[in-house]
Order: sequence, then structure tokens, then C-alpha cells
Amino acid sequence: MTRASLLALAVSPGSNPTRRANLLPCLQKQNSNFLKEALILSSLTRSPSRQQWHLSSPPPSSGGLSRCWYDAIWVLLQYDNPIPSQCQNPILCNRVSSISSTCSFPQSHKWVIFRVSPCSRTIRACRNSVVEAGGGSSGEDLRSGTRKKSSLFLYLAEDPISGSILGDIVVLVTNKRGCGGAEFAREKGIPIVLFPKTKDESEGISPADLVASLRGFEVDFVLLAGYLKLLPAELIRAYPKSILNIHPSLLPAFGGKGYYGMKVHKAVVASGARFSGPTIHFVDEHYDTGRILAQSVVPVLPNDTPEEVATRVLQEEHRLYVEVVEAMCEDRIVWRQDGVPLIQSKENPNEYR
Ligand SMILES: Nc1nc2c(c(=O)[nH]1)N[C@@H](CN(C=O)c1ccc(C(=O)N[C@@H](CCC(=O)O)C(=O)O)cc1)CN2
Ligand SMILES: NCC(=O)N[C@@H]1O[C@H](COP(=O)([O-])[O-])[C@@H](O)[C@H]1O
Repeated sequence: MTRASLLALAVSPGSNPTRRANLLPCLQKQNSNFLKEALILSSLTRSPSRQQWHLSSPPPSSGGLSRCWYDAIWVLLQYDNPIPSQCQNPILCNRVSSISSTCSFPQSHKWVIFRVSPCSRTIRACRNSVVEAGGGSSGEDLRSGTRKKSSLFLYLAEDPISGSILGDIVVLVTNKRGCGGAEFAREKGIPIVLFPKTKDESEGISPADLVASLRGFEVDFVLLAGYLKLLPAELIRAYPKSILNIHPSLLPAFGGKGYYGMKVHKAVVASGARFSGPTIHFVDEHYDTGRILAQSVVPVLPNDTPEEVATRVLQEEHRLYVEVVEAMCEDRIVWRQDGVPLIQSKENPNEYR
């Protein structure tokens, strides 16, 4: 097969064209058989905690590369000072899991080049499972705007096809086989796992079997979407810093045992709160006490009913959850030294929120 190599040069600010020319011999020396290649001139930036280095390559949204358009992306790093010894191997210092050094340049060039296997990494790095209690109507109702239940699962499951999440929902875990989310999963061919085992769901599996099942699907992240039972400690231990939940209030307010669904919005209206909104947090052993990762605020108007607040919050949940999962799949979650998780901006890697 002739190699139709597409060598796109995506240049980050401050790169030096003459140095770029030095790269080509290295690339040409590579006897790669990738059909499409791209070269990013990138730079190594330090995270706020100064504990980690990050590749800051032109984000797709700014006309940069969409990773999955290429079979291989060569990333050229320019750095001002010699990279600290522990960072000679970027895998050690910046958490990008599948960079492999293909050819190193003499230090005098201050360049090091890596090949990032984009598609395998993004798909591999973002195999998600959605855990939801479900209940309510089928996918059709969700799309017709008369959403009753499982809308969060629908948005997360459909986004990778048309939107921005570089990953896939590979399994749905639910405690109600007849729920709306399960119907949608069957329509889409997404496997369903029943958890936990209850008198109503004798085919449900145990926590240990759930962990084994998720490992079998090579799940990287677990996303709770309306799940109303306490997740077992076995699952939380098996997926550290990898389980997210979305709650329909601004935690820590209106959270904890007894606060779910419309109960939350009724409490918000009754309290006279002027604002509400979703919280996305990492899950720990207790209800709603895990580290907060993202929040978004909506107004609560004087004559709002709980249902009106619920609708306004849910619209924001759909947007926020997709934005957060997109960041998870692109490895843009950074943990501050005091344990607070931050989201690195896609547009400006030096900005966090
Ligand atoms: N280990 C964890 N498990 C779960 C968490 C969590 O943070 N840690 N979040 C919940 C989701 N949730 C709030 O976001 C939540 C869900 C349900 C309840 C609750 O009080 N449930 C009732 C039972 C409700 C029912 O069975 O219909 C109860 O436990 O009495 C509070 C918060 C998901 N799991
Ligand atoms: N405390 C947990 C909780 O209340 N979760 C809430 O259940 C709803 C599920 O909506 P959906 O069925 O349309 O996906 C969402 O509003 C979510 O925040």
C-alpha cells in the first residue's frame, strides 16, 4: 500500500521554522507506515502545582489537530531549559500515557520529539461506563424533548458520535432492566449490567463481579447519572479518582442521604435560595462528599416551582457533564497540591477552573 503521508505542520507560538526543518530528516528517517501523520510543535508547560509537565499542543478547537484524523501525531517539544532529568521520559512527568520517544535530538537543539498514538490513546483512555438507576421513558421521549428519565445517559452516549467527547460509553450499569436508559442502550447495542442483586433483580451481580465486569470492558471512568444507591467501597477502591457523580444542587448545600431528584429542588425552593445548579464531583464512600470538580449556577426565580428549577438545572447538567467528561478523556484534570481537582482549559493550558 503506498503511503499517503499527510504531514501537517501545526505550529505553536514561538516555534522556529529553521528548527522545524531539522525535524524533517528525523521524520523521514522514521520508517513509519502510518497513512496520515501530523507534526505538532508544542511546548512543555508546568502545572500550577509545578509537580507535573503538560504537553500544550494546539487544541483542535483552534484549527489545530483533531487527534482522530491522524494515525500518528509527532509532537515536537521546545523547552527553554534542559528538561529536568526525571522528565527525560515524558511518560514519567506528564501523565500522557502513550507517548513513546521515537527520536531524540541533541540537547543543543532543545527539541525532543515523540509520537503520540492519538486514536488508540483517546479511545483507550476514555472507555466509560454509565451507572444509573434509570426509570421512566424510552430514548424516543428523551429526544422529543419530553424527557422523563435517563437524559444524562443519552447525552453522554450520543455525544462521542456527534460531539466532542473523545471516548465511548462501553457499558450501562443499572438496577432496573426496564428503565429508559436500558431501552436506549439496547437500541444502541450498548451492553447492560444489572447491579446490585436484589429481590427484584435476582440476575443482579455482586460488587466484586461488577468490578470484574468493568475491568473486562476495559472501563477507565465510571459516570453516575441518576443512580440512587450508595456505591460500594469495592468499586470506589477499584477506580480511584475515576468515578464521577452529578448532583442537581450546589454542593455542599442540599446534598447527602435523602437529597435526590425532585427532593433536592423542593428543598432549594423552600429555602428561598436565589441560585442553584449542578455539581460534578468525584465519588467517595459517602453520599455527595467527594471532591468537587465542576459547578454551574442557574437562577431560582421568586415564582419558580421545583419542577421549573429542575428543568433549568437539568439543561445545565447536560452541558456541564459533557464538558467535564470531554476534559477527563483528554487528560485535562489536574490535582492541586491541596487535593482539589481542577480542569485545565482546552484553549489555554495555563488556565484552570
Ligand atoms: N458512594 C457513593 N455512592 C453514591 C454517591 C456518592 O456520592 N457516593 N452519589 C449518589 C447520587 N446521589 C446524589 O448525587 C444520591 C443518590 C441517592 C441518595 C439517597 O438518599 N438514596 C436513598 C435511596 C433512594 C432510592 O433507593 O430510591 C437512600 O440511600 O436512602 C442520596 C444521594 C449515588 N451513589
Ligand atoms: N442525587 C442524585 C440525583 O438527584 N441525580 C439527579 O437525577 C437526575 C437524573 O436525570 P435523568 O434521569 O434525566 O438522567 C439528574 O437531575 C441528576 O442530577
